[in-house]
Amino acid sequence: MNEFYSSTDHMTRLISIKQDLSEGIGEYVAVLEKQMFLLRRALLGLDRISNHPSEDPEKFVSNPLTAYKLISQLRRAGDALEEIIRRNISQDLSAVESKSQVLPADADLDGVALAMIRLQELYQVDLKTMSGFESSLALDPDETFHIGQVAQQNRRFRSAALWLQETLRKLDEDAGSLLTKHQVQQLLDSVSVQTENKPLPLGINQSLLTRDVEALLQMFDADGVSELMEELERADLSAVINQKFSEYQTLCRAAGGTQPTPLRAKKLSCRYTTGGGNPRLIYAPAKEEEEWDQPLILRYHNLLSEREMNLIKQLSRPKLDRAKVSDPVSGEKISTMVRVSKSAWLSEGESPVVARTNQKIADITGLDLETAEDLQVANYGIGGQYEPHYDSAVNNDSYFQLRGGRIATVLIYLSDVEVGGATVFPNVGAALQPEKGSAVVWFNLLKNGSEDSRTLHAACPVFIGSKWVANKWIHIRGQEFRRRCSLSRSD
Ligand SMILES: O=C(O)CCC(=O)C(=O)O
Ligand SMILES: [Fe+2]
Repeated sequence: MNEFYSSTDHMTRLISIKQDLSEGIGEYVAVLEKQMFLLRRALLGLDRISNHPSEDPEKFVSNPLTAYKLISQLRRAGDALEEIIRRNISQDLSAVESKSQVLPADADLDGVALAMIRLQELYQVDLKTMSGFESSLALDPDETFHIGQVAQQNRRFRSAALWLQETLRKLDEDAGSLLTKHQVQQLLDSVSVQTENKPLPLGINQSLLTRDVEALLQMFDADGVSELMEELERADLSAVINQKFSEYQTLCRAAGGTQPTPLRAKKLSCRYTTGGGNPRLIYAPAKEEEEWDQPLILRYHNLLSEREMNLIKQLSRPKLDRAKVSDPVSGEKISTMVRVSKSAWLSEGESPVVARTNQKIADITGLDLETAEDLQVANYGIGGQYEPHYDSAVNNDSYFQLRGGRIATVLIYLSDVEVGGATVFPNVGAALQPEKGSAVVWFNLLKNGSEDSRTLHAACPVFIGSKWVANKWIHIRGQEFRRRCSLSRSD
């Protein structure tokens, strides 16, 4: 199944698909219009000749002018029909149809609708702005109605009401819709009822019983959680969940530039480092900057060159596939709104550029990459995000048994992002802006091997722009004598 919206790279294919389709439909319309013209002309010609000439039909047809006209118009109508039958437009139609094989599916439209809902809520954009004002791309009532429906289906009732009200407003101005105000009002009424009487998502009761905050966090979009407050309050979990979400939202909003940043002034420190005398860094020292102190998050500027980044994207493109997360209830890998992106794995042997990247990662971290995972490249989609999570992956999986948890994360930004898309740490208030070519590094595990709760992090929804990153997850095994002193200050 082709899904476009979850990767901006894949979205670009829609431009040529659109062009092909509009050419195809244009050609088909020209054929239909020609046929329409022939038929109309024939019909008009026939109608001009009276059906009830005079009392004397013979006299009527014996007039040479009338005779000529009658025969000529009948011939013309016959030719028109013949031409249409001969042309067999079903063939023209199948030519158009073959161009529409790769059109986006309903799921794509719903995905983008949900992205618009999320972006509007999170970045608090005025709905008129979000729906395009009066521009040539302004949404029509059917489109805003669809977004309202998607909001309702996803239990985001407050947004549903907003989009439906906008639809009513648009219907006042737009006569070109088959939608009736009554239909819109009906859904609007049911949204108000549902707000009071909402069905709960599957698996929630179990997570409430086991007080599994992580599972609960995964179950909701940031806004959806407000619908659940009653249940959370009963389980005495509302404070913790609320805080996690609101910190995340506040940080994303601030990092998106729509509000003054609440970040405490960073003790900026920047230096050139040779990684304690690493020969590869002596002549080309890394530009290291301290982004955050507790936990320690370091950024390395200009780690990769433009050329290296292009090569990495090139290698990933054919492999990009929807990123999945583990279902908190079943443990199965599923694709959800928690993570809207496509990703690909690149192994060291695949290309020298991957090996070179891994070497650079080893150099800056001073860690052994023997047990590290392959490089994971991700391209985010429309409203693309990854909600708060830990990378540590401390679990009983045989893969992790062997390697131990993910001791460190190296996150390389392969693009800048125009608006949105920051990497935020809600438990400590850190927000990292994507900066093309730079890498950020932090330890997920404390020295005793347990998860460092300060490293909860998220990728904020991309508002405008295409976001590419590469992740390298480094595991415990092999680092026994390696953990770098500067990084280990985070304990
Ligand atoms: O893209 C980002 O900013 C963070 C990505 C991330 O946290 C992950 O893929 O685990
Ligand atoms: Fe992560």
